[in-house]
Parts: sequence; C-alpha cells; structure tokens
Amino acid sequence: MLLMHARRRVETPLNARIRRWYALHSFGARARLDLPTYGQSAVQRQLSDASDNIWGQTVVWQTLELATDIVSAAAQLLASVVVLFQVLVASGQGDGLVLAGLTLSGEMYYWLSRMSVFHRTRVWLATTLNQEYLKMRGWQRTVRDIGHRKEFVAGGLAGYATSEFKKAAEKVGDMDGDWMELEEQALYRSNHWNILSEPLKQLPQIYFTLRAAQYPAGIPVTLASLNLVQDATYRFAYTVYEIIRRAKSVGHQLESVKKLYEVVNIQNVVKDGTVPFPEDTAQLRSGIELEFRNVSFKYPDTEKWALRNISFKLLPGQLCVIVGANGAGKSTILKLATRLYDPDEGEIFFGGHEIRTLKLDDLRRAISVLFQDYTLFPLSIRDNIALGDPTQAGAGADSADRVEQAARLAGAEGFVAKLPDGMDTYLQRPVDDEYSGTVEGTKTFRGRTVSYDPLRSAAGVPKAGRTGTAALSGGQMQRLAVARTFMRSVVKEDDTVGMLLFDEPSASLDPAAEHDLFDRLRALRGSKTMVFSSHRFGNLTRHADLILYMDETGIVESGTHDELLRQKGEYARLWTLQAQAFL
Ligand SMILES: Nc1ncnc2c1ncn2[C@@H]1O[C@H](COP(=O)(O)OP(=O)(O)OP(=O)(O)O)[C@@H](O)[C@H]1O
Repeated sequence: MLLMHARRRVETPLNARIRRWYALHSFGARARLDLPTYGQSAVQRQLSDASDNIWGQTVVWQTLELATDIVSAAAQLLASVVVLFQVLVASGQGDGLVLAGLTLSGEMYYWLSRMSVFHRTRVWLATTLNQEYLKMRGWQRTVRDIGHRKEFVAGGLAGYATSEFKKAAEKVGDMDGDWMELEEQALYRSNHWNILSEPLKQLPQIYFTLRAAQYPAGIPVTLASLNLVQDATYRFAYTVYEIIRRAKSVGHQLESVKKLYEVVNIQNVVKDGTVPFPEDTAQLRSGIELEFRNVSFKYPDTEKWALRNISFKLLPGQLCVIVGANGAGKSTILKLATRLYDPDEGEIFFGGHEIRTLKLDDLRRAISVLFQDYTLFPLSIRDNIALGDPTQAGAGADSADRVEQAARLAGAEGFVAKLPDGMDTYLQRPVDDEYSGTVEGTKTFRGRTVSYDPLRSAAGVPKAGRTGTAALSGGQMQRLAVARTFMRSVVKEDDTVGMLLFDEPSASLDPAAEHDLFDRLRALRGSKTMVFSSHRFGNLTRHADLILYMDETGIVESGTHDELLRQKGEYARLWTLQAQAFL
C-alpha cells in the first residue's frame, strides 16, 4: 500500500520529466541522421523500436514501475507463505497439506502452461501475408491521412475507394482482428491444458468431499480453512507467475532503453570532416571554387548510375547553368555538392579542399540551396522564411525586417498580406483540435443550437469549414521557398555564404516572377558562385559562364551560350526550338 501510494505521488511529475528527457534525446538522435542513413530500413526499424512512448508512458518509467511491482509482488508472496504456514504446518493438519498441494498444482499448471507457449517460441515474428487485409488497411490509411486528401478528392476517388475497401473487407471477413486479439486466440488454441485446468481446479473440493464421506464424524478441516487454504495457495501461485512474467518484462523494457542508446549511436553514412572552412571569411566574398573530377554516383540500394564520370570546374563567382533531359542527373550534382551523399567514385573539390575533409557544418553554412522538391514546414510563414538563416531565426526585430524584405523580394508579400493571419499563417496545422461530444448544429434540451463559433473565436481557432491552413498555389509556395533562400543571400550581405545552388527555382513561377528572380540573382554574380539546374534555355543560359548540357550518359556539351551555339550540337538545336516557340 505504502509503495503504491509513494509511486502515485511521484508518478506524474517524474513521468513528465522522463518523457521530456526522452523526447529531447530521441529528437536529437533523429535530427542528426543524414539522408542515406535515415533512408535505411534497418534505421527506420530502430527508430520505431525506440519510439518515445509505449501506450502513452515512457519506457524508462515503465521500467521503474515494473521494478516496484516486483517488490510489492514479493511482499505479497511473503504474506501468502506466512498464511499457508500458519494454517497448514503450525496447526498440524496433514490433510491441509494435501489440499494445498492439490490447489497449487491446479493453479501452477494453468499459469505455467500459459507461459510455456511463449517459452517454446522465444524468437518469434508476427506478420500478415493476407493481401486483402493489407489492401483494407492501406485504404483505411489513405482515407484517414490528410496528406492524401488533395489527390483523393481531385482524383474523384471516393466511390472507387469505398467499393474497393468494401470488397477487401468482405474477403477478410472475421479475420481482421488486431494483434492482441490474435495473440489471445493463438494462446488459447495452442494451450490444450485449458480443457484440463478447470477440473484440476476442482480437485481440492473433490478431495474434501471424499474425505468427508469416508470419515463423516471427523471432517479433516473446516470449510473456512479450506477456503483460506485455497485462497492463499491461489495467491501464492499467481504471485510466482507474476514475478516471473514481470521480471521478463523488465528485461524487455531494458532492451527498449538500450535501443534508444543505440539510436543515439547510429553512425551516419556521410562522415564529418575535420578541416574548418573557410580559413578566412574574406575568402568567400568573391564566391567559392567548385570542381567535380570523374565523379560517379549511384543512389543507395540502386544498380543504375545516376552520374557517370562527371568532370567540370567552376571558378569563384561564376554562374553555371546545368540543362538537360529529365533524369540526366542535374539535381544529383547539387545533392553531391552539398554532401547529402558522397560519390562512389571520383572526387569533389570545394574551395580547393577535397569536400569530405571539410567540417560538414562549415560546408553547409557556406552554401544556400533551394531544391526542386523543397518542403515547407508545418510552421508559420514567418518561421518558414526565417529558417533560411538558422543562425538568425527568431533574432528579434532585425530578423523580422529581413523576413519581410525576403518575402517582398521573392514576390510573396502580396499574397501573404491577404491571408487572414498574414505572416503568422500556418501552412499546416500542427495540432488537431479536440471537440466535446456534442455535435455542432444539434439542439440542446433548452432548444438552443449547439455552436462552437464563440469558443473558436475566443480561442483563435479558425471557423468551421476552414482547415486553419493557408491553401497556397504551387507558385506561391515556391516564392516562399525562394524567400527562404534570400534570407542568406539577397537580403543579407552574408560573408558566410559563398555558393548558391538552385534546382529549377522558377518551375512554378510566372514569366514576370521568373524574370525578377533571375535579375536579382544575376546581381550577385561575382560575389557568389551560383549553380542552377534548369529546363529552360535563354533567360539564364545566355548569361552563364558555363553551361553543362547533360543527358543520361553524362555531360555531352559544355561552354558558354555563344560557344555552344557555334558548336551546333544538341544545346543549339533545343535552344532554337524553344526560341521558335516564343516567336
Ligand atoms: N532518391 C533517389 N533514389 C534513387 N534514384 C534516384 C533518386 N533521385 C534520383 N534518382 C535517379 O537518378 C537519376 C538522376 O536523377 P536527377 O534527379 O539527378 O535528374 P535530373 O536531371 O535532376 O531530372 P529532372 O530534370 O527530372 O529534375 C535518375 O535516373 C533518377 O531516377
């Protein structure tokens, strides 16, 4: 009792602290993982094994809880032993011992046979091979996950999905139990002692009746002591079982704690370097030299070369445009220049250093990059832009000014101002609102219609029918992403950035916005090295110091716009084609 009381008093605060510690620890452990490491299925499994919560409680807390449970179970066990000793041995009743033995055998058999199922199968795996079940669950997820909703609605999938789900559910029938249910069923089926355990439990009564019939005058033990013996014996057996089970459980819990530490120790595939960069920030004022020497690269777990034998050299402050067909490897060049991956063959030199020797933090600080498949985070627009300069994010009024400036220069100011919460609009609502059980629009018993609107406006929660997120167009989202990169290049004369990498920065922009963007970026020429990947010819390529024209075999033509036109190769052919389209 005391133990339980003490445990309850400390449970809530201790649990909260452990959870916070655990959440921070595992957040950090995840945050530090690089792209190829995070993509590994073994790492994903490790991460889910060490997930913060098991049924809402921390693993660490559960371990402590189990330890106290074992102590209290041991105390109970001691109490049962004392009672049994008093009734059976101290009173000198031989029949009592027989009764206790019979009761114990029945109970022990029940508990031990339950455990034996798991003993026989200590290493076990549970999976489902039922395709219909998988399909059913797959549809359920599709319809539940808000991330799929856009395509779901736009694709008019409601009718089709409903009939597919229904078909699959009918085929699965009653077999759609969850794991706990199946475990219980398997336990019952594989445990033939279930049939015998009830008669075994009745043995003491049978013995008592027979003895009473044999010696009606001298009933060996009173009915009261029979109950006492049975009760104490039952508790004794149960406690022994519980102790064994919980001791095993502690082992299992400790295993989970160990897994968290394993996550902390996962080695990144992309190893950090040791050389600081740059030695002198003045070095970056005119941009950074970049050279690829015979670089070949395959994405993890793929057989196909994404890049084969790529060589080029960019001098500080030069503007390079990579053009070519889909899948030629343009984005991959940018990913290798930022060391999201390392090449399988060849070398990359960054500012004259082999890129792998440089400290990763320094390298990434020296580059500002906008990927084609950029993501906007479930944060406010302001935070999304401010993140472009993590060193300054949230750094007061100066940062707020720069965020506004970046938004204006990227052409985002106009549409952001029209949003209900402006810069503070969330792009994705990170928290689900919870409502009480009373359904909106129904009548209360006083006849009033239930409405959550007053509560919503008091709490600043968006009105019904709105999702609480800003629905932005592709071009608008791209402008926000561009604004983010402007935080460290256009807006701030940042000496720490010497290279800008842009992967299709204008894909969703209209021609006027694209023109503005390129004008702005061209102004940085000479002070930053810039690499663009693009499908478009002309606007940027005409101004490039180096154009790399690629197909899936590698770089097939390189030079300036004029040089490539004179060569009359593929670049010249495609440029003429695109130019004619605008005539
Ligand atoms: N994450 C990835 N995993 C496996 N293969 C990939 C991955 N990303 C790209 N690839 C493959 O690498 C090759 C080069 O792709 P990359 O994205 O660099 O081409 P790209 O020239 O930028 O194409 P696009 O013009 O369509 O953007 C392609 O064959 C592509 O299928």
